[in-house]
Amino acid sequence: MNSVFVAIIGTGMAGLTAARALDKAGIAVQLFDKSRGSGGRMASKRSEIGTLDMGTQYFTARDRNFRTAIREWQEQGWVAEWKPNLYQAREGVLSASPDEQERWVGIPHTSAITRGLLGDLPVTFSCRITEVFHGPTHWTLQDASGQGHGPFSHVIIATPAPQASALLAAVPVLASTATSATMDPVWSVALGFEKPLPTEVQGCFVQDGPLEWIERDRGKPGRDNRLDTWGLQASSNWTRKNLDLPKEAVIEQLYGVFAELIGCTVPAPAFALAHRWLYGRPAQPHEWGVLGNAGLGVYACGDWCLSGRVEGAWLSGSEAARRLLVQL
Ligand SMILES: Cc1cc2nc3c(=O)[nH]c(=O)nc-3n(C[C@H](O)[C@H](O)[C@H](O)COP(=O)(O)OP(=O)(O)OC[C@H]3O[C@@H](n4cnc5c(N)ncnc54)[C@H](O)[C@@H]3O)c2cc1C
Ligand SMILES: NC(=O)C1=CN([C@@H]2O[C@H](COP(=O)(O)OP(=O)(O)OC[C@H]3O[C@@H](n4cnc5c(N)ncnc54)[C@H](O)[C@@H]3O)[C@@H](O)[C@H]2O)CC=C1
Repeated sequence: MNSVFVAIIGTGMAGLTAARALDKAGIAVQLFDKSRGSGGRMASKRSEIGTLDMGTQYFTARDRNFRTAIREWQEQGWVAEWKPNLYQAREGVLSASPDEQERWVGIPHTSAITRGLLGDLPVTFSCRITEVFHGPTHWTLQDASGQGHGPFSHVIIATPAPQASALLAAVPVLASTATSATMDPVWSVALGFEKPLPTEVQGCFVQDGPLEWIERDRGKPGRDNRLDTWGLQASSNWTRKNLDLPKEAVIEQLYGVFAELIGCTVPAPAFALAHRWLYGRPAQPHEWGVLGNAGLGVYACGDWCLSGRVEGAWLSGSEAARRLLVQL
């Protein structure tokens, strides 16, 4: 097989960024994702009160090229700047904590960005890839139902590190590097209140305790404000200790912490939802950019190769595509 045809496993920010860059260069790609839709940790979840962002809620941009990409997304109407009233909580004490940092959100939800990036690229959803084989001349993928996909000239694995290490079995050196990138779990809770809570807080960094970040959907550009919806993210420490707690108990405990912290009367929520991200965030940042074997034509990318943020995923996906293109 001489033609270039690239399989990309994962339709989060890293996989989609690589796919877009290759497509722009005229390279044929085929995306796969185990989920029913695109976005990974940037996917938004449908619920009875509307669409909720249970993963990424905002992101920042420090890299010049990433900032250029954001300007393009802004022109497409996928993102807008978010200027929240920021607070911090330390030892239970809430205080205003304004800053000058530029922060971006997807509109009307985070998933607008990854849906926009996916566009009409060829993708197979609900397809969990379980094995990636290298034959004498090409790559073949196998999914959980035993079906084969291919042949492909190259493969980009754009999944969280633990899933990438399993798929990198054909290249043990890369697999063992991916294995060393441990990822922490994160419990995420959404609470919806009938009446707006009497507080000015729109975002709050929590320095200690079970919660790490609290944010209010109201005030974000393009949001549906039927209920006053809040997002709570637990710290990795608390999540690890409470990994197998039933969702109802997670909601009850984090609601209690939130109600104590937010500094106003908090009624029982009219709506509550919990989501557990097993691979929420890399335990520490790395400077790999991308893992790859150019000779074999296989690359692994994702936030875990860099900063563990949306920007890191974008940079890693861009680098995977760049490395692949220079080898052609
Ligand atoms: C609760 C939470 C809050 C966050 N908040 C922020 C924030 O405020 N700012 C920020 O910058 N970042 C934030 N992040 C981090 C950010 O979401 C990630 O850095 C980024 O989305 C990672 O993108 P990715 O493409 O590397 O991986 P992912 O988004 O995880 O994409 C990987 C994809 O691979 C698919 N996949 C996995 N295994 C397989 C398989 N075997 N076969 C097929 N498909 C597979 C998955 O379904 C998924 O779609 C947050 C993350 C979480 C969980
Ligand atoms: N829960 C999860 O799974 C993940 C959460 N992530 C969070 O996503 C956010 C994105 O990080 P960046 O892009 O660097 O964003 P950022 O610059 O807004 O925040 C980075 C960190 O700096 C601190 N900080 C920033 N601004 C303030 C302020 N005004 N007052 C007090 N403390 C402040 C705070 O500790 C925060 O976590 C951070 O809050 C990460 O902790 C990132 C990845 C995963």
